[in-house]
Amino acid sequence: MIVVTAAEMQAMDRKTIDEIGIPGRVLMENAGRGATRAFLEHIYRNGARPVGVLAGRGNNGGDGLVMARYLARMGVEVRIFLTSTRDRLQGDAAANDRLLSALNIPVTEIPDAAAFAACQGAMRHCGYWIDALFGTGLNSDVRGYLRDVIQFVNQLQKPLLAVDIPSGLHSDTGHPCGVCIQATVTATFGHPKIGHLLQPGAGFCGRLVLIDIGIPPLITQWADPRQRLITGRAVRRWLPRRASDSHKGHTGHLLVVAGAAGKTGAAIMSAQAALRVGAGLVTLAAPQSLSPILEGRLIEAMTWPVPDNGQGQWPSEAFTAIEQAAMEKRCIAIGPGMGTSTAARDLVRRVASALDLPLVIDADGLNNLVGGLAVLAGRSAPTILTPHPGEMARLLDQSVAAVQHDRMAAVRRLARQTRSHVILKGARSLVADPDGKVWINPTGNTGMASGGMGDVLTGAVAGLLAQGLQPSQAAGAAVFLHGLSADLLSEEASRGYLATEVMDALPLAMQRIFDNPPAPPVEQPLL
Ligand SMILES: NC(=O)C1=CN([C@@H]2O[C@H](COP(=O)(O)OP(=O)(O)OC[C@H]3O[C@@H](n4cnc5c(N)ncnc54)[C@H](O)[C@@H]3O)[C@@H](O)[C@H]2O)[C@H](O)CC1
Ligand SMILES: [K+]
Repeated sequence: MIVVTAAEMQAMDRKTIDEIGIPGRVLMENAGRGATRAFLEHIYRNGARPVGVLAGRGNNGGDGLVMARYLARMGVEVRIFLTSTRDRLQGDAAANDRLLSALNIPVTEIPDAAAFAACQGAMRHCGYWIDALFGTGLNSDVRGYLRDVIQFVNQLQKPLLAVDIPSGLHSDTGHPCGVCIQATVTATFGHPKIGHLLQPGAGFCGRLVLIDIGIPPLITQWADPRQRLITGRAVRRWLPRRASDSHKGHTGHLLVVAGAAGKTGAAIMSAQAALRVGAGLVTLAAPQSLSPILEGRLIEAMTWPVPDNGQGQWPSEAFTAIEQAAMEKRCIAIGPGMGTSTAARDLVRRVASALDLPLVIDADGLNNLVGGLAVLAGRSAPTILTPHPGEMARLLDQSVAAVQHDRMAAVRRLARQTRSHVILKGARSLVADPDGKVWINPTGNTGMASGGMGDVLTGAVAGLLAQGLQPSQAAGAAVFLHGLSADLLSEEASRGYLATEVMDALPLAMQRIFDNPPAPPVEQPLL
């Protein structure tokens, strides 16, 4: 599913109006009518109280004026509160205001704090709200009395439909610009925006409904938006089909290079998760003195002991052993639980620069690349990096807060800088390809914030890569399955489930995808 930035949406708007010839007035009428339908279906219950319409001075406000006209025509009592004087309205919004005048539908101007204060009684009397204050035109933090207006409407705690996007929410990052409307339902136009799908934006939107306002598909193709939402149907297309005569030799042999004393669990989970998503064979290479532990826990996966100093740490000359272990393998995963010793760091960098196999690098593998990302730029085989925000911050030499404030920018930057595919983990994980296209993952929940989840994801990514999926599909399908597996578990208990349980539920998540893929968090009513 296509996801857009505010600029991409506005460009499509302009092109539709200027080159296709669908007037902006028609787009606004379609937007207002579609949003009215969503309001009547999901918000409005009865005429006991009037409907408040909070309208700004731009086209978002114009959409709200169209809605007010439709509702009034149906006999619904509306109270329009315009945060501007009517004479300052322009274009399509002004045209719709003139229609309201012609129809004797009153508009209350609240262009300043005093006028707003004088209306608070009338605003309190409204039983439902339509938020048409700001849409994709919001371009800075909300300040002054408009901030108070948003907080006032929020504290009324009435059912509210946000027009296009909750006012105050940044369309491209999903963060509030100082303050943000809390919506029960959001009716958005054309395509979902990034801010609807990233956190905390998704939380401010409530139920997200997509309204078709008539933007032609050829305009969307022309705009070539750089974001997608990963959907269950897409993952179903990406997942490998099993030929009736397939055998483990067909489905790829993965080499996992992982583990060190005290962190054998990470190695075990990565290896087993790969098998859980269908990899044919998995070999785990780890320091030899860990073998009794690993072989005690691993049955289906094979081990490749690397002679060490008896302390369970990577030896300095481990590369030769790994080079041998990598023969006849389809791909390599390196990093989980391997530690950040000099030997481990050197090994990660040698593997990245010298082994021309698809490579998944996670956890300590990433930490061992801090300050040494240049080794990746020269690789010809695909590379998938799977940082959480802390690892991303170290790799980009940024603060975690900076990474989290604009996750799209961070994941794109690392992907472009290293010519790699990058998964930035966290609520609504992101997958970027080297050209800057980004997929947003909608699955997963807060119960995943516990040890080992990343190791399971690494195994899932590598296990799908070993089966021949393209890197972006292996990464996208793995994050979707990983989150879906956790969502299936959270139906029983919202927290306290273990990474190994998520790992063991991966086949169920795959089966769910094949049988009945979960619907995306964006409802698409017909016209
Ligand atoms: N294809 C579509 O998506 C269509 C969208 N429509 C609607 O148009 C808005 C975007 O309208 P726009 O006029 O560009 O801006 P807004 O109405 O979102 O903003 C109003 C106004 O506010 C000013 N402003 C911006 N930031 C601030 C701030 N921090 N404080 C105060 N004022 C601010 C800015 O100057 C804007 O002019 C889109 O969301 C849809 O709802 C069309 O109606 C139909 C097609
Ligand atoms: K809005």
